[in-house]
Amino acid sequence: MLEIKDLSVTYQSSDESYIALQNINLSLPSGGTCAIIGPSGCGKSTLLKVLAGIITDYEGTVLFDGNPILPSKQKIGFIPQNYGLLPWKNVYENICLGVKLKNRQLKVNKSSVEFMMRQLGIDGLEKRYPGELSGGQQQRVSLARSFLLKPDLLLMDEPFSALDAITREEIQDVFLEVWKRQAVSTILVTHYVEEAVYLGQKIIILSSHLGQVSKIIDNPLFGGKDIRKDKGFFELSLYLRNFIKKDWADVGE
Ligand SMILES: Nc1ncnc2c1ncn2[C@@H]1O[C@H](COP(=O)(O)OP(=O)(O)OP(=O)(O)O)[C@@H](O)[C@H]1O
Repeated sequence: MLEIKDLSVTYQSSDESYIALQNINLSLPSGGTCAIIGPSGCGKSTLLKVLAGIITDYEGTVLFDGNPILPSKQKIGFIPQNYGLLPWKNVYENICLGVKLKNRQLKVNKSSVEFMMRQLGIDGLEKRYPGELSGGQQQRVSLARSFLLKPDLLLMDEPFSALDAITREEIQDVFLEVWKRQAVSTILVTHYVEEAVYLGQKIIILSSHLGQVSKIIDNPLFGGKDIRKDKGFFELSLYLRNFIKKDWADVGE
């Protein structure tokens, strides 16, 4: 269980301070997914950086299974917007990188890598370099690297936003298939309402006002079969879009 209590982050510069997150309270059961939607600059990346252990100077508590969140204690997978692949390493080496960074002594099991590559549909590409892959293929490599690590917590910062609509839907399906097998606690930031409804067991809408939570929804459609074709999918997406339009426009009134 991930528990965030009264989390506030203030950035300090020489002559001013800026509150990026204020009194955020969230809880996510282990093995769940949570999609976060928020306007630009509302603090989404700041929240992921706290969870990844990159920002440690914050107020409040962040506990994972009752312990303070620390990259040295938990395995945290992080997929940044640009996939985070090293251009000078081939696909196979990039996939092994997460495990290697966590434990330099550990020998990566070749058959596990091959299994993961098959699951993600990138078998046969092991010798290629990131520059020789499509965006969708790079995203699959990045997912393979994170899932191979078997993380306690997977963080994804707008992971599919650079992909065209069809590829994005394909990769969302691939993600869900692998996720179902591992049931990794996952938090993803997205700008797409439909992506949040498709991938988020919980959907969190952040306000543009001082990095606060505007709404938390337990998504009744999550995990259903073919939910994109469901009337409820369309209705929930429309409801969220209308809520966001009003909520984000209300700031400053
Ligand atoms: N190092 C920093 N020093 C000062 N202010 C910062 C720093 N990093 C971020 N901020 C400010 O904190 C706020 C939240 O930033 P953050 O990157 O978390 O937003 P975001 O919701 O991820 O935005 P986007 O959707 O545009 O990526 C922004 O107003 C940003 O300008």
